[in-house]
Amino acid sequence: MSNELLTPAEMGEADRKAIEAGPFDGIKLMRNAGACVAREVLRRYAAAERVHVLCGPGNNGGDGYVVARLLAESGVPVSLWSSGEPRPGSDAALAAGECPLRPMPLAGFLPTTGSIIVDALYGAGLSRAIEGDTVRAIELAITFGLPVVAIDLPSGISGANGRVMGAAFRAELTITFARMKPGHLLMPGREYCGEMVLSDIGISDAVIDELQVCTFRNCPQLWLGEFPVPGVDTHKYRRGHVGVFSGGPASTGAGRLSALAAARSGAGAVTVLSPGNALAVNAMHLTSIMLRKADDGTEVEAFIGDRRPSAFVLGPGFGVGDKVREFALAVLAVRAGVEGLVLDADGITSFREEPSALFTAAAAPDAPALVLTPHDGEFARLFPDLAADEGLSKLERARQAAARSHGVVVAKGADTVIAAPDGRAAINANGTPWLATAGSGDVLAGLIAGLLAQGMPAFGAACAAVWIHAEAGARFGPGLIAEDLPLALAPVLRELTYSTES
Ligand SMILES: NC(=O)C1=CN([C@@H]2O[C@H](COP(=O)(O)OP(=O)(O)OC[C@H]3O[C@@H](n4cnc5c(N)ncnc54)[C@H](O)[C@@H]3O)[C@@H](O)[C@H]2O)[C@@H](O)CC1
Ligand SMILES: Nc1ncnc2c1ncn2[C@@H]1O[C@H](COP(=O)(O)OP(=O)(O)O)[C@@H](O)[C@H]1O
Ligand SMILES: [K+]
Repeated sequence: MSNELLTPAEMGEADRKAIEAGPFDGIKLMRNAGACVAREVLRRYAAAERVHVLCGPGNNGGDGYVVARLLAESGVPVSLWSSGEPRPGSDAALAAGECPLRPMPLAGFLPTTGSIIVDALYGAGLSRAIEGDTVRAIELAITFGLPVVAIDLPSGISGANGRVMGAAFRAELTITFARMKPGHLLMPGREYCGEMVLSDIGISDAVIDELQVCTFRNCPQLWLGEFPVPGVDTHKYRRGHVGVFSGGPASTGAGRLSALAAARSGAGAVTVLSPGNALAVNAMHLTSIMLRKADDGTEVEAFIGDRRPSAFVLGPGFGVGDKVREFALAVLAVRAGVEGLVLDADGITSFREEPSALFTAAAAPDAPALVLTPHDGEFARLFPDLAADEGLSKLERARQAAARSHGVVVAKGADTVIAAPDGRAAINANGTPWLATAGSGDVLAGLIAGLLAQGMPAFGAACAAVWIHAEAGARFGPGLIAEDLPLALAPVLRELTYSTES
C-alpha cells in the first residue's frame, strides 16, 4: 500500500530504518529527494526567470541545497538563501558542501517578479512557531505573488496535525517523500499544500510495513477488497435490507434521502419506518422503497423479527428525545442478523445527556456495529471534553471518540476523519465544498448503512461511503443539492464495481 500516513516522528523512524537497511544512506536519500523536486520545478516552471531556494538549518534545508545545485547545473538562474548553517557532519552539511552556490542570509531575502520560491526552510522537523525572517519571507512571497514550491511541507505547517504554527507559506505545489503525513490532508494544512506530489526516494514498502502504521489516506485501495459485488445467483434478500427511521409529518425528507442512498448503494431492500401520523406523507413520496409503521419499540422489534433487516439509519430529521434512545438501544440489543446502526444528526444529539448508555450498549459482545456520523457541532455534544481540548488534532479527537464509544466515528467536514475503536483511522480528501448543503449528510448516513447491510465491515463501509459520497459530490460540482446525490452515486459505484473485476 502507499496510502499510509506517517507522522513526522514515524517518517524520521522510516528514514533511519531505510538508511540501516540500505542501499541508500542519508545523503543519497537526500539527493534522491532533491532530484525529485528539481525535476518537478524544471517541468512545471520552465518559464521562471529565477528560482529562489530558501534553506533552513535541518535536513529540509539539505534537500534545498541539492535542488539549488541541480537547477544551477541545468542552467537555471538560482539565488540561495539560508536561515542557519547546517549542523557540521549532518547530511544537510554534506549537501551544502556539494552545492557550488554560496547562500545569502535569509534576513536579506528580496525576490523579483517572474521568479519562484522553493521552500526548504522547515519540513518534518518544525518544532515551534516560526517567526522573524521566515515570516518576512512568507509576506514577501504574498506581496510579489510568487509561486511557492514546498519541499515536504510548506514551512509553518505541522506535519502531525495540519495546523499553522505562527505563519506558513501557501504553496502552489508540495512535494513529499515516501508517504504523505496527516498534516498534508488535515485542514488547514491541505489548503496550504496546494497540489501534492508524492515521490519515491528509495524507502521500501518493507520499511514502512515495519512501522505498523494505522493511519491512512482514504482511497479505494483501503477498502475495495471488502466492497460488495453481487454474485450471479444473488437475490434481493441476500443483498441486505436497510431500515431507515423517519421523522414526523413535517420532517420526513431527511429519512427518505438516507433511504434512497441506501438503495443506490446496492442494498436489496429498504424500508422507511415511519410514525403512524407520517405514513401518508411518506407514502406519497416512495416507490421502490417500502414503508412500515413504527411508533414504539414493540413495533420496531416486530419489524426486526418479521423482515430481518441488516442495518439501520436513525437520526436524520427524527427529532431529539426519548424515542431515539429507545429505538437505538432496541437495535443495539439485537444479537444476530443486524450488522450495524448508523446514528446521525438528532440520533447523536439525543444522547448528549447520557452518552454512556449508548457506548455501553455498543460495547456489548455481539452487538451490531455502531457508526456515529457527527459534524463538528454534534461531535461536541457527545464528546465535549475532546472537542474542547485544543491540544488534540481532529485525527486524535476522532480516534479517542471511537475508542470511548466503541463505535466507528465519522467526524465530518472538509477533512472528514473516519476512526475505528481498534485505532485505525483514515483522512478523506476527495470532497468538495459543494457537499456543504442541507441533506448531504443524510445521504452519507444511508450510504454507510447500505454498505453495512451488504456485509461490509463497519470501518470499511464508513470509509467507502465517505469517499464515494465525496467523489459523487465533486463530480457533480456547482448546483448540487442533496436530492441529486443518490443518483450521482451511480457512476462512482459503477466504476468501483468494474474495477474489482479487472
Ligand atoms: N536523511 C533523511 O533523514 C532525509 C530527510 N529528508 C528531509 O528532512 C526533513 C526533516 O529534517 P529535519 O528532521 O532535520 O527537520 P527540518 O529540516 O524540517 O527542521 C529541523 C531544524 O529546524 C529547526 N527548527 C524547527 N522549527 C523551527 C522554527 N520554528 N524556527 C526556527 N528553527 C526551527 C530545528 O531546530 C532544526 O535545526 C524532511 O522534511 C525532508 O525534507 C529528506 O531529504 C529525505 C531523507
Ligand atoms: N467544505 C466541505 N468540503 C467537503 N465536504 C464537506 C464540506 N462541508 C461539508 N461537507 C460534507 O457534507 C456533508 C454535510 O453533512 P451534515 O453537516 O450532516 O449536513 P446535513 O445534516 O444537512 O445533511 C458531510 O458529509 C460533510 O463531510
Ligand atoms: K518546507
